[in-house]
Amino acid sequence: MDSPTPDSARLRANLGSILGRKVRIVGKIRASTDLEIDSSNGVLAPWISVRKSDGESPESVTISFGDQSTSRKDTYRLDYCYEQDEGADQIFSREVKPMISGIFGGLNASVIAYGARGSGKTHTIQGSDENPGLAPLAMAEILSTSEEVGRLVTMSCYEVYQDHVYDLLEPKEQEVLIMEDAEGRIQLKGLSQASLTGVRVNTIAEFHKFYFHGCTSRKPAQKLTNDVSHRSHKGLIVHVSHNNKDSDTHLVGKMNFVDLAGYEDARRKSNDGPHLVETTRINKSLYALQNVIYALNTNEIRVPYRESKLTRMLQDSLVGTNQTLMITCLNPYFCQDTIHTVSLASRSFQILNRLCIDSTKKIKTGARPMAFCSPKIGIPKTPSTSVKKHNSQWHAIEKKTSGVPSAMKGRKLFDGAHPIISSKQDVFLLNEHSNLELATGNEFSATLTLLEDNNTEKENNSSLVNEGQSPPLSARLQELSNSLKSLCASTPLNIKMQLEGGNSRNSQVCTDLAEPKTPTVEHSLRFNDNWETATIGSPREIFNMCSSGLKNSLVQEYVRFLNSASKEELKKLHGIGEKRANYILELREESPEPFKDLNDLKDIGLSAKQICQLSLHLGPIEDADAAKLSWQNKCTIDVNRLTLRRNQKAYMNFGNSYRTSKLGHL
Ligand SMILES: Nc1ncnc2c1ncn2[C@@H]1O[C@H](COP(=O)(O)OP(=O)(O)OP(=O)(O)O)[C@@H](O)[C@H]1O
Repeated sequence: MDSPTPDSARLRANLGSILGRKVRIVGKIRASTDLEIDSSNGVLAPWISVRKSDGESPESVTISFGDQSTSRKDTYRLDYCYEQDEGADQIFSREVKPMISGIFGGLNASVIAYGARGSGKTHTIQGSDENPGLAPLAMAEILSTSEEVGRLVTMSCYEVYQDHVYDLLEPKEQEVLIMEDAEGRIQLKGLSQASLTGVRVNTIAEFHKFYFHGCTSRKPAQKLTNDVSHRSHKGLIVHVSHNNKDSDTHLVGKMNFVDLAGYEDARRKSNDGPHLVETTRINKSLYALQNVIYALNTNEIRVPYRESKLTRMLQDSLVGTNQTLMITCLNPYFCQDTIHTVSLASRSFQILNRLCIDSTKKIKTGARPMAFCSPKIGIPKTPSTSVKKHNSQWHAIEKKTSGVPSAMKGRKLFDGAHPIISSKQDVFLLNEHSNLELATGNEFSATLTLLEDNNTEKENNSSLVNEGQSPPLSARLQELSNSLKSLCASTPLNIKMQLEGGNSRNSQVCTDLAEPKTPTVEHSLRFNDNWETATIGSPREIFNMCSSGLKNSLVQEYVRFLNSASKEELKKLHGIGEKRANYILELREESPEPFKDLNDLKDIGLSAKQICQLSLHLGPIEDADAAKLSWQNKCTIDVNRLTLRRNQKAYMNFGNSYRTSKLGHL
């Protein structure tokens, strides 16, 4: 994989916020440990493959896992993925360093390490003496910049254990209280140095002393519970502030580093008793964080910060234009939990792509823009009811999807919400259709077009899963199809179902759609005896359709007039004098209907130009008005307008009664 330059990384880092996605999501494959290398006997089969995404999002990468239990190969998309041989220094220079200037410019930043247990989160954030992690590297940079510009740097360390926050620098039994001031800033009462007067960090050595001591010492919560296992989220806050402590605007910016507790499937047998409670609470807070990231990336109006203490603490760093980087750490060898964490991370990444794809597809297909699902349905809510339930929900998604897991939820067939589509491959082009044509006599026809998947890259399509209560789309489509058929059979109006023949793909309602696209109902109107079917779309299309319908009607009226009018009536027409009128009568003697269309007028000596002018007179209404139609043509237009209105009215009446009587129960 090509290494991007720092500049391009900065560009990429800003790309999300420019296009609406606030949290950048990258992966990091942990390097193999000595133990793993030794136990592998030199055979280390790569389990994760990373390839650059193409198409609409060339900056992103696609991750796939060599699933050992099945031949299935799921793919997940992230902004980028750092491989095993890429260390914290590379992540720092490409991702974190560009964020630091923002802190001195008044922004907050957050770097969050997320992943399964043992996936290298602590190593990435904290590192070791030989290989410093992102936090020490950032601190060195912050210290050197603050020296140049004269800023004060302070730090705080905390842990979140079972949704309780404890200070790590000055361990005490009291919890840290999370409060919000009038300006929306989060105040952490009881957290040492959080209120800008804290531990002054002058040197990186001092930082190491505080940080490593804070992160490795016996935790207050651990002392309280006497719990040996003790898995918790650990956070570091680096505050950059003005030297002038009297100033109200003392704080300039802050940077958060969060080493999340590892995700672990709570259903694992080893999880019993207190471990199950611990795992459950950890997973609950991880889901809460994912909900927040998802909501941020989807620009949801309500971001569920209050679902966990951690998200509440980070609230003022995640909002607005603040910068957030989520590093999804990946176990380099088979680990089901890693797949799960990547699938969750990837879901929040997909949002931007959905947005972009949807807007382009809108142009191509005329489909309505997608409305994004609420994360409360797309992403599991806080697993307050049961983590097991959430897990099974998610595993179910993994089983059902053949590609990128997507935000999915059950929808009513005709509701306003649109499905979320997880990637370009998952976008359904909506041009194949099955037509159910209903005709009532010769009054009108209504075409219900059900759109089906026309994806050219079908192997990558996700089967979007209906997680809600409503039945799957295929069932609803089938139901609709059956209802229309029964309507067809039972209607007293002699409505007949007409399935378009010829193309077998068109001849049936597609019931195996992977994911719903709200079916579009296309209406067809017919005008006068020479039925012409046109599709109604935008107001402009409706107008054009009406105009073209009128034009054809006028042409037909004109030729019918030529075929039947008396000599005197013919002579009143523009361009027809005594000679032409006689000639028309002669032609009519030879054939009762000598004129079928405008081209036949050549037979009576009208030049192409004259016919063209005539057709202009018979053109769309504005053309006709502009050309000051002759009295006869105006009369004809009036007649046709009346016909059009009558047809439209009949159509509306039918539509209303049809909807009320037959579609209501759908
Ligand atoms: N880049 C690396 N190079 C070598 N060893 C690594 C690297 N990253 C992680 N390790 C080793 O992998 C093991 C797990 O790493 P780490 O503790 O960082 O994982 P974690 O995700 O924080 O685990 P947990 O979820 O239990 O907190 C450790 O022994 C660590 O030393």
